[in-house]
Amino acid sequence: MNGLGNQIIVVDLRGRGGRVTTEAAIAINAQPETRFDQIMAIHDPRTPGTANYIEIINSDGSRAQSCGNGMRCVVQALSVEQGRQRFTFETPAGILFGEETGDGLITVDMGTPKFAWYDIPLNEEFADTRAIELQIGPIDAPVLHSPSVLSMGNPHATFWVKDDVWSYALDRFGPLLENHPLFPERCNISIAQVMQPDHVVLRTWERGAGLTRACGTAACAALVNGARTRRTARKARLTLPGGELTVEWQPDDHVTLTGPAELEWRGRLDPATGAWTRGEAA
Ligand SMILES: N[C@@H](CCC[C@H](N)C(=O)O)C(=O)O
Repeated sequence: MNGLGNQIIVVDLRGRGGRVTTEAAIAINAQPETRFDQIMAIHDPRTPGTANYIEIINSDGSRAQSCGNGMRCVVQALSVEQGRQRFTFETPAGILFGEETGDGLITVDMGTPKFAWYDIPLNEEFADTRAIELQIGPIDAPVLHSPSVLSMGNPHATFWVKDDVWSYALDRFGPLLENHPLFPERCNISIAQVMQPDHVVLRTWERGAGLTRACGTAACAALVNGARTRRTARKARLTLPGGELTVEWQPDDHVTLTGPAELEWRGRLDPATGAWTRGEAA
């Protein structure tokens, strides 16, 4: 599937058990036809009678706590299977809710942001995470500095720029910032330009996946960081390389993410080895 061009493999492990091993994830990603940004593995509920557990695996085999575009793909897949629109899931980031809204769009409640340095987490104490001391770039080139940082279940840094987001070599800075010693669990790195208080242009280097066409949690992080630094309203349209998402920081502190999800094709996958066969196209 894809969520705005974010390549997602939804793996159904309900009633089967097992898990997608790190080796299998790396093997799947090494094959051009099954290259992905995240695998979303749907498991049986961890406690009988509760919600299905969703495991999230990045293309480098690492595990992530949250994935907004992937959650929309899971909602879309289950909604086609079950003919209903509302779902509750357990994820490493907590309980999340998703709903197909009937116009080809899906809204996911991505939970609440966390701003404390130890929750993100950072390796150094910062009293205010709206603009932390961090700078990268040579003196004579566009410099990225003072990002706003937060956790949407996973760590995000939003660098605010006044000029075109495409004028920054995110492919070069991304891996350096992702692995900066300030971030003990690495970090998702975004560059954001505010066009209007309700419109932001965003590019993201994803932790564990690199440059992607869209990152849902990065869009949530950018909107919340924008609102708490008075750059944006609490609801905005975000233009990403893959298309548009709408994010709203609700009065109850929950962040909702709305956008499309698309089935590309189905197949059979051995989660232990990564061997797969392609079935029908959508
Ligand atoms: N594509 C995602 C984010 C996936 C997880 C991220 N790479 C991490 O390791 O935190 C999204 O749509 O949110």
